Amino acid sequence: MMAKLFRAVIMGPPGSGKGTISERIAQRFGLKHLSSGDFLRENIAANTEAGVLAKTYIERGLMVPDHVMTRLLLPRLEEMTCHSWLMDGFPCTLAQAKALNSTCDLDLVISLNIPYETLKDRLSDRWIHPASGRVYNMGFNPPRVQGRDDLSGEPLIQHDDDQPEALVARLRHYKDVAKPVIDLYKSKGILHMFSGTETDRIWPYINSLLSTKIPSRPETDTQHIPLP
Ligand SMILES: Nc1ccn([C@H]2C[C@H](O)[C@@H](COP(=O)(O)OP(=O)(O)OP(=O)(O)O)O2)c(=O)n1
Ligand SMILES: Nc1nc2c(ncn2[C@@H]2O[C@H](COP(=O)(O)OP(=O)(O)O)[C@@H](O)[C@H]2O)c(=O)[nH]1
Repeated sequence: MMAKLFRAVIMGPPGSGKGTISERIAQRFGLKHLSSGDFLRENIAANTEAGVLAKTYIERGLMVPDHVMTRLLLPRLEEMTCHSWLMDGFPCTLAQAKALNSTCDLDLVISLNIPYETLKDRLSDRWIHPASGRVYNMGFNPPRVQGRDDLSGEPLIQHDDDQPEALVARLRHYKDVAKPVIDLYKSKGILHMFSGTETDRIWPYINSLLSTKIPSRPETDTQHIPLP
């Protein structure tokens, strides 16, 4: 276990590479990758009270309200007393950021700044294994067998809201709600912004930044660890 616990958040518009980069960080530095989207999907699948509520919003293409998100996630984060973690997809709004702030002190926030055209191209080509959250891209990281998850062999799916028609609205919404969150983390001096069109070119900068803050660990198999 690491001597000092490390808590980080990764932010960025849909398709900016949060999931992809989180997996690399988890593998290199041994942080747990916590994905709010995966956690929501697990709660929906398990029919928990909050999951049932969240589903009514997600089905309509709406964001889950702040009080539902915080009720779902904060108790889980509080339980993680002896793990370093990287949170992906939360906080989304200023209210969520303030609630998180009252629970724990973040060490670092990564914000990804990726041009619209790049997001559009990536997302129209994004394929997902719903059960695990594993993400593929037909050009960037294709599955070994077309249309099938590498580990389970199960079919991959695409989300309707990854198509260009839905993307403009999702992006506009992201910009509106993320701005005050980014400003908050900037004012705390923990925000690190990375811009570019390729994850492989951004990654070395993130890697060097984190190397100054946490020891890297020997290469191991990557693990996607949802919230407990
Ligand atoms: N703080 C959050 C995080 C997620 N969600 C909702 C929006 C999505 O419809 C759903 C799934 O979350 P994901 O992060 O997995 O969503 P996507 O994969 O669509 O997002 P991205 O494209 O950014 O990866 O949960 C939410 O309302 N509030
Ligand atoms: N072409 C290309 N695709 C990428 C790159 N980085 C990530 N992707 C793919 O783009 C899509 C969105 O990435 P993801 O990590 O899911 O982004 P998130 O929505 O921010 O979590 C996925 O299909 C990834 O495989 C890249 O540098 N180039």
